[in-house]
Amino acid sequence: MLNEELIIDLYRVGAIKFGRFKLTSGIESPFYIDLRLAITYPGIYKRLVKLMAESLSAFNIDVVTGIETASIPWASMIAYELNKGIVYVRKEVKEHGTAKLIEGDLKTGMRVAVIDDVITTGNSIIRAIRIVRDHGGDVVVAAVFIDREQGGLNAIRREGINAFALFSVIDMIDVLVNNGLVSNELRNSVIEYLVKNRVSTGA
Ligand SMILES: O=P(O)(O)OC[C@H]1O[C@H](OP(=O)(O)OP(=O)(O)O)[C@H](O)[C@@H]1O
Ligand SMILES: O=C(O)c1cc(=O)[nH]c(=O)[nH]1
Repeated sequence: MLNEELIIDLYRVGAIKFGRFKLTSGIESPFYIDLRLAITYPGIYKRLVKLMAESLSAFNIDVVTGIETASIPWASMIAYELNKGIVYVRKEVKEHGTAKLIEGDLKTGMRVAVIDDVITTGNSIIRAIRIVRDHGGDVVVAAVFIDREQGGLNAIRREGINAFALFSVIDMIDVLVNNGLVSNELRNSVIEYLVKNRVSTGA
């Protein structure tokens, strides 16, 4: 299966790691998805971008929104594939030059897809959605490549926005187990962690 090969390729370049990691939300995690590595490999990023562009084509968007930093190259490539423009949301207002929080020419009423690489709590995307809305954008969908299955997609849906992921982490780990790359014990420890670390509030 093509997606199975893609998941194995992601693992081989180190985009799926096991160990001890601190997440942006402060949560500790026994695994980390590092899609920042995947942007260096055309053979990998082209497949991911194509899958995402196909999934977004139903939403009739005008512009793709990236989030500083990891999502910006993805948003750019997806926008290119869809022949749409890109805007991106900064982590902080720039304190010189134009002092903006959103870069690009977002116009009132534009139909926006907000893109991120990975979702945990959903807080990064929800913040971006609110900023885009405050600037007049009509966010019609939020999309990520990988859902860590910790409640982030539902947190976005509670904001009244469609949200989807191309892959969920357990499906990915199952592919790795079935191909002898990861042990069943490791898979079970990830599931145990996920059950204990679901976030219900979001933002
Ligand atoms: O769903 P959340 O709990 O918000 O977590 C997911 C976010 O965390 C990571 O970004 P990070 O804050 O590490 O910044 P970066 O993109 O600059 O690497 C990732 O790229 C997502 O944006
Ligand atoms: O929640 C995060 O900060 C996070 C988790 C993850 O697996 N990958 C990532 O880039 N960020």
